Amino acid sequence: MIKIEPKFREQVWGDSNLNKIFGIKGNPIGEVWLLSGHPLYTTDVNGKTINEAAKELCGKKFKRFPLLIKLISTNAWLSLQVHPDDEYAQRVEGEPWGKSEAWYFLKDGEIAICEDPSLIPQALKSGNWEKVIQKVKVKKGTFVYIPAGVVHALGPNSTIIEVQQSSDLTYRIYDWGRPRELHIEKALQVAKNTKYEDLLMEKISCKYFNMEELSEGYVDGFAVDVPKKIEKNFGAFVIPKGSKGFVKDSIIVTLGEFFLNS
Ligand SMILES: O=P(O)(O)OC[C@H]1O[C@@H](O)[C@@H](O)[C@@H](O)[C@@H]1O
Repeated sequence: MIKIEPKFREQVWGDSNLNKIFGIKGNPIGEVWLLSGHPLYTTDVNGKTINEAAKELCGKKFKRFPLLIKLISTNAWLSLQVHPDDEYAQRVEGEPWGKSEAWYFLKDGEIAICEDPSLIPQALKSGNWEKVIQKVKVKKGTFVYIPAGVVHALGPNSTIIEVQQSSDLTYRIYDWGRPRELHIEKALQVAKNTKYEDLLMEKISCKYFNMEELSEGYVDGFAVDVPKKIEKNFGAFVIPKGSKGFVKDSIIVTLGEFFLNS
């Protein structure tokens, strides 16, 4: 197994506990980018970027490695937001992919989901979001799937492992009074109806990636191992193709058919 060197991103909603764990000074860290080929933060494996190393690690060459894996820890609500799908991201943003994502909760946390985005324009006028979003407590050990188009917010005191398509396209709808930029027009173009019960899962298997819990066992061939215990040397590990890795108390992430077939 090969360790990936993580990168750190400060966020207004970040959790200063992460600064203590990782020994990072300054504003609270919200996101630890564990594996990324995205130009914003690119992580290294064996002295090469994941983009350069992809062919030997997983047997496929990509201009940008398609999975982005983060550790996220919050002390406030993230924006109510939505991400575009592949078609919109390519046509409007000139990006290779949209952003479908999934979360694994390392401790009890909270999410907010908007099941019916047609109610959003009224809430933007009135400022009354109570009827528009559904706040849901999420138990430790739950997976939540957020496909492109689902209007969502991650809640305070949540610590999650996030797996997503490699994209940073987030359209903010409402930011709880913070002065950050909003992207209402694009958000309303991509938002879709959903039912929050359909998003809570025991593991994730979508066309972009697979994500499951493994308490102990061997993994054969290309996979990313993200340990569930956060400590000073926390990071993700790559199990290269053709090799076998022993894994303990981890989340295992693999590429989905969409990227294997492309
Ligand atoms: O717009 P803010 O609140 O900073 O949230 C942005 C963050 O949202 C989360 O739901 C995830 O999609 C993260 O990958 C993203 O960076």
